[in-house]
Amino acid sequence: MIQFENVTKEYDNGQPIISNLNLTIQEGEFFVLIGPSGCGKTTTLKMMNRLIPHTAGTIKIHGQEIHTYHLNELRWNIGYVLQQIALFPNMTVEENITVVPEMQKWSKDKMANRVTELLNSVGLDAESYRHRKPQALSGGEQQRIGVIRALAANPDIILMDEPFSALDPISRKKLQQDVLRLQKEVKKTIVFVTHDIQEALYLGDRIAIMRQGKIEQLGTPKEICNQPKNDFVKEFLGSENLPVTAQPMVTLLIEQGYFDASEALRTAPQLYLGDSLNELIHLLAVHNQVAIYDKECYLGLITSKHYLSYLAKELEKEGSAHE
Ligand SMILES: Nc1ncnc2c1ncn2[C@@H]1O[C@H](COP(=O)(O)OP(=O)(O)OP(=O)(O)O)[C@@H](O)[C@H]1O
Repeated sequence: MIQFENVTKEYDNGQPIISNLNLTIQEGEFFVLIGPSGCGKTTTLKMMNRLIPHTAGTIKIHGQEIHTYHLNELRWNIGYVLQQIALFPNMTVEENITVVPEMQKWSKDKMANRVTELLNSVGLDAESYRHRKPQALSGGEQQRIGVIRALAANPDIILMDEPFSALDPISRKKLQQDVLRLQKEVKKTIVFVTHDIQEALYLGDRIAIMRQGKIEQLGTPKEICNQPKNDFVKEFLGSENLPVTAQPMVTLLIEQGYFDASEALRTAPQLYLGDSLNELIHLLAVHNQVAIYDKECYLGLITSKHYLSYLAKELEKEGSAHE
């Protein structure tokens, strides 16, 4: 658990960058910090591992004030993934991943096994990747290594500062899925900074929307979308030109029985509730069925027949309403 109690951060000019921040992040939670540029997201993140010292208030991790931890102990227990791919260029993938285990004096065998396990967990073949240098990897692969490097020494908490913002949309989606799956498997607390509201809604168990060093709204994706607390939050959601997600339509289809909870065909494309409605329609135009997921949890399948039957019923209802 990470707790901020009345935390303030000021630089030399005395202007508070973060003012009286109160926040509790639960163990195992995927917590997203989002807000406009300069609102204090990175500052909030870096105060957790003491990369930036706070000016007033208390920050506790597992109930213990962060200043009472030995700095190495604190940092080793908190993985950190940055936007800029910060792999050491002269080191191999294996050496990059084992920087912290090396400092903790793990045995060679234990480190080698860990590297194999981690590379496999993000779909990279361990034997063909472990000896490569970072320049022999694509941007998406480098960022994957950045993520598993943060997991290497098995920290409880991972901080991620816009880790996927430099990636193309396909690599980004794939990495988002990997991170969600990894988090579920290894039950880490993840604090994730992003500018992208779609990414926040897709990944976050809870989202804090920040403005000028304060939290404007804190809630689940559903709470934030359904009950934006003020005009700023509404504008923030709206300003990103949010495409309509598939979730409301999928909910309707499930409620009205146009849905099948049995296993989808292995060839069926996957659709997540946070994906756009457009994507669902496009997939159904090409495939007979689509496998529906809520995050990484499989819900069931929707067929093109389900969707067309639903539309036919709606048109019928509309027709009779006009008679
Ligand atoms: N060393 C510093 N001295 C003075 N002000 C600083 C310093 N570092 C950051 N700031 C200011 O603190 C504010 C918050 O910065 P921070 O990097 O936390 O914002 P952010 O929300 O992460 O922004 P972005 O999304 O653009 O990365 C900004 O106005 C920034 O100019």
